[in-house]
Amino acid sequence: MEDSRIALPIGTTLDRFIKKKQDEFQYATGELSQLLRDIALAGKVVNREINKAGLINIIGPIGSQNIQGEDQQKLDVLANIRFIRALTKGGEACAIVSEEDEEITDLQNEGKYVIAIDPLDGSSNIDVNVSVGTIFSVYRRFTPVGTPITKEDVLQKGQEQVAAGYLLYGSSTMLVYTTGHGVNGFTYEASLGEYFLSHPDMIIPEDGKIYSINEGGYNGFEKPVKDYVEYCKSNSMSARYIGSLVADFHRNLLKGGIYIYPSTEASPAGKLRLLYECNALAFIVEQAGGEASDGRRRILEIQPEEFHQRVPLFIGSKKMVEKAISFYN
Ligand SMILES: O=P(O)(O)OC[C@H]1O[C@](O)(COP(=O)(O)O)[C@@H](O)[C@@H]1O
Ligand SMILES: [Mg+2]
Ligand SMILES: [Mg+2]
Repeated sequence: MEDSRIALPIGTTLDRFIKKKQDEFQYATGELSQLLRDIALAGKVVNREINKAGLINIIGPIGSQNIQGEDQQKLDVLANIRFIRALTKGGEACAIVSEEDEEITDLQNEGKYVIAIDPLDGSSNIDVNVSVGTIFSVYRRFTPVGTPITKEDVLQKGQEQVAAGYLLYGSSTMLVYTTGHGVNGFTYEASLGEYFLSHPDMIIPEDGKIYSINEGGYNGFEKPVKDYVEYCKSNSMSARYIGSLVADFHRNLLKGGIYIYPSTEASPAGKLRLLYECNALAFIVEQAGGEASDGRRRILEIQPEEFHQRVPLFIGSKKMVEKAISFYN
């Protein structure tokens, strides 16, 4: 498949951009394009709800826990409902694995795409008006369309993704995604109800001066991670930690930097989930020229075993990730 990457001007609407990119690929059927539109639409609805969360009583816990044993926030559940509804109505997705649902949602339709989604990332920041996000990965199903979804359809290596992206609900709302032909960012203009191309062909700086890790867990870090944190300090780097993966990742994508959620005593496998957090951001960062590792393996080559499997994450500027994981040698 030829990759032409014709640059479209800033201000191009998402719809026009998707259409244009689809036309560039002879074999494109439009289904993936429609799926991206469905996700963008659900993002608009969730964005509107986040903006008035404090007024419509959707902040705070809902009183139940998800499969990870985390207290579900009302917005976790609401965002989950919104994305599942948009994907169900759209008909391009055949199955969804979500952070908020223990099992796969098999949509039993003719769709050919499997979605892994973190409907609301940065839940601990919802109530305090700090940026949060949504993270998604798209795979083609293995098994024939119309047959029951299998675990294998969902437990695919990150390198099999056909698309991945995130929504960032921050000082402005953005959609950033890749289909394996570069990374593009769109800013949402709520008064027009449209996403506009604002960050074409995003490239992460090869090196940076920002390290992002929750140092509160320092005592439980492995020695290589402690050594890297000391290395950052002795090289007068800046510490930045928002506590919303999408927001910390996005900053580093623009400015250069590294985000680390290591293995800790509390969570020996780390905290972040391979299927709907790490794989998507690893695909994006590699498409933007960066790197993503669990300290020893390339994230995109890890074979998932479980839907909600956790892995340590080292992600960001190429030179910084290489330096960080070199402490494991
Ligand atoms: O509070 P900690 O342990 O530093 O964890 C913060 C990390 O956990 C997360 O909130 C996990 O994601 P969810 O909010 O989707 O569960 C990340 O966004 C964030 O980077
Ligand atoms: Mg998350
Ligand atoms: Mg979440």
